[in-house]
Amino acid sequence: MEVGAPDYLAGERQTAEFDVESMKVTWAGSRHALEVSDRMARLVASDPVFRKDNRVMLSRKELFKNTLRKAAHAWKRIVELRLTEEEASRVRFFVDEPAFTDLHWGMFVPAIKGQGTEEQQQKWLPLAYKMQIIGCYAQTELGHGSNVQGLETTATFDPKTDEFIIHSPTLTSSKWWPGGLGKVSTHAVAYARLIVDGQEHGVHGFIVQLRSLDDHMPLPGITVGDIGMKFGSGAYNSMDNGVLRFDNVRIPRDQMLMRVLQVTREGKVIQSDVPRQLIYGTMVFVRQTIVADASCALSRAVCIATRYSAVRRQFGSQNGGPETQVIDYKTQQSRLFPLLASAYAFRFVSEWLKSLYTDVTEKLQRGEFSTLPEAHACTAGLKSITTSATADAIEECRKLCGGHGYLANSGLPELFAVYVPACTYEGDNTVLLLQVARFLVKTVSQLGSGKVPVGTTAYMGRARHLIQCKSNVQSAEDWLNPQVVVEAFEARSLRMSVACAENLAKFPNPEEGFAQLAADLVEAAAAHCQLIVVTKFFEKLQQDIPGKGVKKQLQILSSVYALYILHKHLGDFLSTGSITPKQGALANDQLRSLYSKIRPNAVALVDAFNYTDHYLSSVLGRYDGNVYPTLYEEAWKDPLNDSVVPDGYQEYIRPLLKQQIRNARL
Ligand SMILES: CCC/C=C/C(=O)SCCNC(=O)CCNC(=O)[C@H](O)C(C)(C)COP(=O)([O-])OP(=O)([O-])OC[C@H]1O[C@@H](n2cnc3c(N)ncnc32)[C@H](O)[C@@H]1OP(=O)([O-])[O-]
Ligand SMILES: Cc1cc2nc3c(=O)[nH]c(=O)nc-3n(C[C@H](O)[C@H](O)[C@H](O)COP(=O)(O)OP(=O)(O)OC[C@H]3O[C@@H](n4cnc5c(N)ncnc54)[C@H](O)[C@@H]3O)c2cc1C
Repeated sequence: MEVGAPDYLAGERQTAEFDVESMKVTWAGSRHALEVSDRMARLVASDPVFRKDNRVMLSRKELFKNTLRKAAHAWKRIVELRLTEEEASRVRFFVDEPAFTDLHWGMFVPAIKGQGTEEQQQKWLPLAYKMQIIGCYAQTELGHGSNVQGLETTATFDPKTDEFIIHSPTLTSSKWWPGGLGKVSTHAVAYARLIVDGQEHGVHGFIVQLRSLDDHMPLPGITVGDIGMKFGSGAYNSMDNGVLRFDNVRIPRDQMLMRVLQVTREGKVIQSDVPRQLIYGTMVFVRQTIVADASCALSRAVCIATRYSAVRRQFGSQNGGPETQVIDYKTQQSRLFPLLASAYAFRFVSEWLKSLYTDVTEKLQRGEFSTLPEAHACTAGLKSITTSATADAIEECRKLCGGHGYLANSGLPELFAVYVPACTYEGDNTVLLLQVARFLVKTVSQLGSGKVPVGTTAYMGRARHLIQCKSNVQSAEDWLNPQVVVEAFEARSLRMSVACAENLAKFPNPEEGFAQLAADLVEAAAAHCQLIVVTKFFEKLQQDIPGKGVKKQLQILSSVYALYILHKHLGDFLSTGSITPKQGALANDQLRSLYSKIRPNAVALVDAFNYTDHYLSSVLGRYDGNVYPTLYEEAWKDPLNDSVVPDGYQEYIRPLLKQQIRNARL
């Protein structure tokens, strides 16, 4: 906000009962992270090249060229200012435009790091780090996305020339969707079925050069292009999602990523002790980052809706005084505050997931693979539930802003359009929950064998207690006790998984049973993942959290998140007998009273996200709350208002009006 400019939300900020600066540190993860983030946000916001208010007005070609310009400019600034990796990634975050760089840094580089041998990393990573090559992640095909084992592209070893021949045998084997592929990438990590001496060895990654490094023309045998416009204006259309076909393209043998499996000069296939699932490692890495992205997208939408709900007034004027702020309506609070709590919940669970991922990666380096299944289940499940909740929440925030939420300059329509594919990419959310369900059913089936469940399924080790325990909640206050809440969530989750396992046992063929019970399995998986989010929020509160009133606010938010989920899924809690209807009603009473506690802190709680007006790009979410004059000014900037009488008047409006006058005369 400019110095001296009026702050229409100042009154809201004065009622805050906690230290916002300390909350900013907690949200960012550390003082250092906040400082870096703040500096990079300002760097981007102050640079006119990174302007984005006109994005939805641009044609696809203009938008795309502008994205290239921004990416090149960002890179120039990163090099000139000698920014660290952490700073550079914050710059890309605040530039806030889907671009080929997301896939280069987010998937191409991690794929080489995770699946390449030391030698391969030494050869390719320096080129990628300097952007002397630009890469994408080409896995999905026209005919197969979710079913990775069903990919059709082939990589056949030719021992005569020591090469692989990469080929697209059918139309459906065309690579389809990879971001950055359509118009930019010079290289891809392409996934293909490995064939050696007529034998198939599953799907593996291959580094394939697609375009000339001199004139950007596709290399011989490569057909490549963009797959076309996507959902919404602006939005994800800045990305060149691409189509790619290989016509017997030859690459040197050492361009197969060989950490999991090696093919020797003689054509011998050597399986290392690394599990084959490590081929999926890049997806696991990205799913983990997507949980953090969910908290960003959700907090952004909630920030807009909260500030605007405090500015907007409807009804309730007394004696000619101001009308009621819509944020004071209990219905507005019951729709908005759980989303605010969810933003914080997703933030903290993503912090935990990142540490789990780091730990698992270190173990993998040491050749320990036992924690891989849990890492897969946690990343898949949390990716699924947080992205689904966030996509729904952005749309809810649009509705919370009434009619003005539908204007492009509210920032919400484009945010929704950019965000919703997160429910699909990196694994369709239902497909991923089914993976979690497999993991849970397996854990339940091993309970009698003496194998003690660990990590996020440790609670299943207390199955005997959880299967018959009764919640002892007797008052609304009791629902503020984290142990009481966690036990209800554990009982619900365990009982749902056990019920699925029991029903599965009735089928002679387990796979048939799994297919028939898939809808129940998905619900059991979601219940388990919600338990993780609730538990990790409460665990966060065990840490030392400095700053006046900060911990208190987080306690309120953690209870709101847990009780909101309980209220939303009351059917599960009741049908599993985890709580009684009376206890369900008490939880709802507690939730109502918690909303009143959030109310005076709501605007400060979204200020703690520390988003600049540039990043939010929303007239409704402006820091100063000066909404109406800005909406009014912005309307006049629309190209339709360039002329008072629109183009087309003479051809289409005038003849109509004249005809009506003639008819009237008749
Ligand atoms: C910015 C946006 C950019 C977007 C980019 C993209 O979208 S890129 C494209 C993104 N595309 C997608 O996301 C595609 C989504 N599809 C997939 O990831 C896979 O096809 C699948 C996981 C659905 C099935 O795979 P499958 O048929 O090979 O497996 P299966 O079901 O027969 O299970 C066999 C065993 O493997 C285990 N296991 C499985 N995965 C992992 C893992 N990652 N780690 C560890 N373990 C794993 C599983 O638990 C099971 O263990 P069990 O019980 O034997 O002990
Ligand atoms: C914006 C965007 C960017 C992308 N970027 C990339 C990229 O960079 N690189 C890349 O390789 N790919 C990329 N993708 C592809 C993406 O990873 C796939 O679209 C995704 O994995 C889903 O696969 P699918 O399209 O085959 O969906 P499908 O599997 O065909 O899903 C269709 C429906 O079938 C259901 N379904 C499928 N299988 C099952 C099952 N076993 N049981 C029950 N229901 C099932 C799903 O739930 C869904 O409702 C991108 C996609 C998008 C939208």
